[in-house]
Amino acid sequence: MPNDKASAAALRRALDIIRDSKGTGTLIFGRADTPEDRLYIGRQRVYDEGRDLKVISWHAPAAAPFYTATVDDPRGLVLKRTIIEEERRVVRLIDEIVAAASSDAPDLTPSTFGDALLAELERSRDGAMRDVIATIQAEQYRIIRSAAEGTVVVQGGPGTGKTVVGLHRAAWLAYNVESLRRTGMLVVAPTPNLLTYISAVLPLLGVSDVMQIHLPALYGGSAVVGRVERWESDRTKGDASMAEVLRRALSDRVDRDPGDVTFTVGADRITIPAASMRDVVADALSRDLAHNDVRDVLRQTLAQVAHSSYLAHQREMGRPAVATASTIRRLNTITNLLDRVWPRFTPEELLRGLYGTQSWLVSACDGVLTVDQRAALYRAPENALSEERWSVADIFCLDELSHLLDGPPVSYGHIVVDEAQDLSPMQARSLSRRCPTGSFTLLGDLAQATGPWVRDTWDELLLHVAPPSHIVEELSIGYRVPATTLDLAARQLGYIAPGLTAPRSIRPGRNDPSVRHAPAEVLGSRLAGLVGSLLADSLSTAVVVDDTDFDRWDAELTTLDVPHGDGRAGDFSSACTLVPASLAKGLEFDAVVLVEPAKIVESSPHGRRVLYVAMTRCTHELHVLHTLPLPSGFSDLIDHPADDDATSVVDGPGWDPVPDAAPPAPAPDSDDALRSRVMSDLGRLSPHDLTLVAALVERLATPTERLDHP
Ligand SMILES: Nc1ncnc2c1ncn2[C@@H]1O[C@H](COP(=O)(O)OP(=O)(O)OP(=O)(O)O)[C@@H](O)[C@H]1O
Repeated sequence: MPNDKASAAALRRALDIIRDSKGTGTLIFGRADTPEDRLYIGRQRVYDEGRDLKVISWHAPAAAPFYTATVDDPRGLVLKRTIIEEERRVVRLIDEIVAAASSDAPDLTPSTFGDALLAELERSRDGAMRDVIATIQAEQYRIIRSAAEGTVVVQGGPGTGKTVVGLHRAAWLAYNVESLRRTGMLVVAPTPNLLTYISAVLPLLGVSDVMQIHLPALYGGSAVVGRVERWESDRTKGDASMAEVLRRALSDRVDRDPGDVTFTVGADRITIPAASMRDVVADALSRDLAHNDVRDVLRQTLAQVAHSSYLAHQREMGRPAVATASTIRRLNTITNLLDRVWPRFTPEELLRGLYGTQSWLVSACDGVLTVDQRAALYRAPENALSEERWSVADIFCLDELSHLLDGPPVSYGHIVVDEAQDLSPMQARSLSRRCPTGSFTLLGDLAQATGPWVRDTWDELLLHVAPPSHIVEELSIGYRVPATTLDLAARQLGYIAPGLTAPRSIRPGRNDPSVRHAPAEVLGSRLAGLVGSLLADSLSTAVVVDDTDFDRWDAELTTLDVPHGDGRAGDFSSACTLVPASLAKGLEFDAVVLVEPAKIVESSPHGRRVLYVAMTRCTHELHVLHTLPLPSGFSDLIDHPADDDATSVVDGPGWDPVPDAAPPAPAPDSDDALRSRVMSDLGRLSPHDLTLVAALVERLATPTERLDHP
């Protein structure tokens, strides 16, 4: 059971949301009419006083037409209406399908398909992912509802909704698959940052019993993560051959031929001959049990053999046998013998010993790893003990050892894994052990793999996850990144994953991306000015910098009086967050300012992939600030390094030069304007709908409303 800080924080956050959301949240968000029937769709079922079902829950099969109907294929619906509520007030009604036959909406012109989605996408981001139950799209809905058996891989470009699909699928399965309530479900995010970002969604969906953790927390041991190692070490430790190395390392610690064993009982010296000892150890080795469990069995067997030898000895000497088998089992000699023949280890003890002992490494790695790979494992003993820190790759070696030493971990009926493209084979094995049925949802984008494990297909990873069957589903529509920004980012795809196509963005975006040069001495002030104007536009903003520059920018932003959260520490509570490029994955902000893309490209073997990820984090605006020459993919941009005020602009087809100043944002509705808009929307409701809205308003105003939880 993970007991780390990030998991505890995620749990606390979930509990807060559940507690605070009592009686709030969008109770009803959809309506689907057929000629015969009218269904209201909400977060959960709602009954009236007469126990009549008034609102069905979104995960009920009956809600399917609401999600799958389109103008071209209305699936029997004559009205599909989305009710948008903010802070307990209905602020907008969006009708996407309105048939002439729909008697109560005679004055309405059907709006363009997707208006509800676009309205949802326009909402500002606040550092926490939200649920999207009111606007799930047909291609997403199909994946959310796919069968729990086997593994579903969800491949999709940045912002195609993989994470929301995975989370809604978890909620859907939790509601619809009875057996999963017993066997449990797990959601795994790659980092504490991403866990913090996504952890509100399931509680918002009313799901409180799905465990959410970050990947290294799968291992419940005492090891502290905090070591960053060379690429080669991570790669070697993450490879599946490491499992064989560890198996051998443990096997090397078993003494298969301990020789004659002599012990004393009272005044008698008894010997167990070497051949008997070999048989005892061979019997232990043949058992299909974890190493530390075998030791208990071995203690029994040894005690029996020792007792038999003692009885034979006493018979031979013509003396009475006074010691019982249990007396012999407790003899120090037996414990010492066990420590020599079959020592008990914790995973940390064993791995620490292995890394620090050249001869042991040589024997365990022989024929499995190359000499260089073996050298990457060696850790000088002085680095090993106090203040010990382990790398993430080490954690999965410890997890493998924990399995060999103490047997299988706690398992789950279904596991959802976010950013699965980065999993090492050893991490995949660790997940596989936790879900013996192979029922996984793996969410990822092969183009966004940035660690040591970059793949062209999902096949190799699936070998290690080993599900009984799998399907790969693709998401193709981009919901996050505006089209012109996605076009600019997609230029990187040609370098990193030529086989993949960028998603088709449905987001127009406010502005095209801007690329600005600034001499080194004014880069900071330019950054501060840009961030200031984005914040003045109420855009949540991330400043993404190369990891090695993080501390410098942290200090400089503080000096320049730009309040900002520390994205490295997972603090997303400020309007502006400083984010190291390597931790930007999976996150989302209204605006992103990317500083020195060339540095990001050069910083790691897959720097260009890190850049692609960083460029695809914004929902509205991407700004690039640079002093160094731009990396390829920006080569047709006009650059004026000598000119202080220069603005690099995109010169290719697809968008126009970027103006220096963003156009003013539309003024938010005043309360009065909002009220009159709602009143006018209400005026278009049928009498039946009005009754329902009146009941809804009454219920929202009364905290003790009676909800029937599914
Ligand atoms: N059907 C939808 N309705 C409303 N918003 C949606 C929908 N699908 C996705 N989104 C929004 O699009 C954004 C991107 O979604 P998400 O983070 O799940 O994408 P992703 O594919 O996991 O991205 P990445 O590859 O960067 O990890 C989020 O803000 C999400 O809420």
